[in-house]
Amino acid sequence: MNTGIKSRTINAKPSANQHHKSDRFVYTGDSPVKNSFNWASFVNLFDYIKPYMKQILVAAAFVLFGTLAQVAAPAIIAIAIDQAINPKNGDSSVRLLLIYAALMFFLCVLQMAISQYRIRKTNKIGQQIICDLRLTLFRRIQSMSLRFFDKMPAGSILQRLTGDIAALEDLVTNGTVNLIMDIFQLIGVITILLIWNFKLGLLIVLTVPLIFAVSSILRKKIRVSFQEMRLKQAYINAHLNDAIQGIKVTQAYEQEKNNIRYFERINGDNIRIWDKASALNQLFIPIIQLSIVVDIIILFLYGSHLVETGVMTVGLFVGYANYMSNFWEPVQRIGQLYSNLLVGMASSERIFEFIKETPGETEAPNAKNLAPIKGEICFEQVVFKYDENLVALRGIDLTIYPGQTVALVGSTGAGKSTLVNLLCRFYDPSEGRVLIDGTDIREVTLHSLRSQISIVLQDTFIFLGTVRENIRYGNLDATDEEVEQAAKSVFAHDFILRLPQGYDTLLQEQGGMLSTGQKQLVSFARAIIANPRILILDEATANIDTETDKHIQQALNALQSGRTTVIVAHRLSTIRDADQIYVLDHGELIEQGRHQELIENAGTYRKFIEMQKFLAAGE
Ligand SMILES: Nc1ncnc2c1ncn2[C@@H]1O[C@H](COP(=O)(O)OP(=O)(O)OP(=O)(O)O)[C@@H](O)[C@H]1O
Repeated sequence: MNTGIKSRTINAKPSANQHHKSDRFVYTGDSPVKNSFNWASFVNLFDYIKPYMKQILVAAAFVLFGTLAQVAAPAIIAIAIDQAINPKNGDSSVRLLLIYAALMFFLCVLQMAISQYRIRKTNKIGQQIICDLRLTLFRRIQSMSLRFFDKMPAGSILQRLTGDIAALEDLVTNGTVNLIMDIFQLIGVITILLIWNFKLGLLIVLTVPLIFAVSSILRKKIRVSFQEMRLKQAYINAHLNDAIQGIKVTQAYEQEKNNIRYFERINGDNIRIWDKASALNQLFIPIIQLSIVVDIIILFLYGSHLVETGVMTVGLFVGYANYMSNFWEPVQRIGQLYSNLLVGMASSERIFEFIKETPGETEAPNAKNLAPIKGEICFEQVVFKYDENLVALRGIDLTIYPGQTVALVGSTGAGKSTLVNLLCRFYDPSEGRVLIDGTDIREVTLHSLRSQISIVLQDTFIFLGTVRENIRYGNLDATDEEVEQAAKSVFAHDFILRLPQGYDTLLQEQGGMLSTGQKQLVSFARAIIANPRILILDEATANIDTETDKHIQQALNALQSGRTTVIVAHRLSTIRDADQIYVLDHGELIEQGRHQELIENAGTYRKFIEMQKFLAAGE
């Protein structure tokens, strides 16, 4: 399947100024959808329109009445001229004229009322369709595997949720109903023009196929330009996201100017491509205007000849002139809709390819619920590759017994976090099995698995919300008392009470007002409130002051009690107290045992400990 999402590539992209020292890394991974337009992808949109079909049809029925009123108006004027103002017998009738005027007034009011109703109704339907689509996309994102996020930057995802969805908004809001209205109007007008005088009508109508022939040539170019435009916007979003998340590093390395320069470049690219797309789009307008002029010339030359020769009345001649605008209006609108369709096509391809992206590690169709576990973990001949050339784990065999605390140690890139990722089923092993209480975790529902595991990551994530909400994230059913109890058990209660509004203090993005240690304590409370059987801790390597360190140690002890605990360990105290230490090196399990045994073995572990200078600091 062509997912349309190409693997992420980060290039130090040489600009016009090759190898200029200020070139920064440029995200170029999200390439345009190159295949020719796939109607199937656009038809997908109809799945979202279908639930509102009844409402759309009701709106369309109203539109039909409105259009009839609009189409009838020039005919009434023509009849009024021929019967009331300039009748063949020369007897003009004010009474008849007033009747026609009243009829015109009634039709005008009817048309206005219907148009008001239609706009309100269709806007609402359109918004609902967009709302459904956005929700589907968001659901999809929430269920995507980490592999997906490895290759897709946040900015690109945001672009689909915002820009691409907005591009479809206009199309579904007014597009569908307007199209029905315009088709009704065109059929009505063309029928009258042909009935009144077939030859003249045909000459006027013949200009339309000409326009569509020209548009189909422009179509391809416009579509490519709109796609490029969306792509540039994705680059902008990706860069914005990077720039905001990495502002500290940017300022520390004084890269602000470089960042601005790069932003100027992609921002400029975006406006250039917009200019190109809109210039192509604008070409439709003179083409239509030219056609109107041609039609007016036809009417003046041939129409006046028909009036002169008595084939056509003056009323009908005026009728033709009026219908000219009634005829070109819908053609112009269809042209505009066509442009919206082109923008929508580019966006819908990107949205639906995203929706169809295989979610990676999903539940088996017959997945069962993992019963409450004791907490035995077993890795059986586990091999894991991030991609074909990157083997992160090589034949890992280990068993952790219920209630044990084990430490994973090894140099950077050894595979410790990968092991933990497999245990949470963020990724599935390429070979071998991960078992909990003897059950392969691929056979159970993600909910029943993950609800029994808590993970505390090194980079503690604090959500935008109160301290209470951040702790309760571990178990949304927890009461306020349970939240406080959890905070107390990890020694976070005291510092929380010292915050301006205690548990109700609003934490800014990434918990800006909390220290690293405090953020960790909040995440410990979040983990403990979930009451997991298995606890995974990716220990922070950051230096924390001794007072907080003491609290964290106490908190860790509280967290571990009665649970199977797997710690990606960096602190000597943690490693020394572990029931079992697993030493990883380049994805292989090379040693295992207790601290003293491993030291006596005088192998890699001992060297590792010495190298880290842990022994010197701790003994
Ligand atoms: N998302 C990823 N995509 C591709 N490769 C990855 C990914 N995450 C890790 N790797 C690679 O897999 C290998 C093991 O990484 P892992 O994060 O498990 O190491 P680690 O032992 O936890 O290291 P550290 O102590 O530095 O956190 C490394 O070579 C790393 O480059």
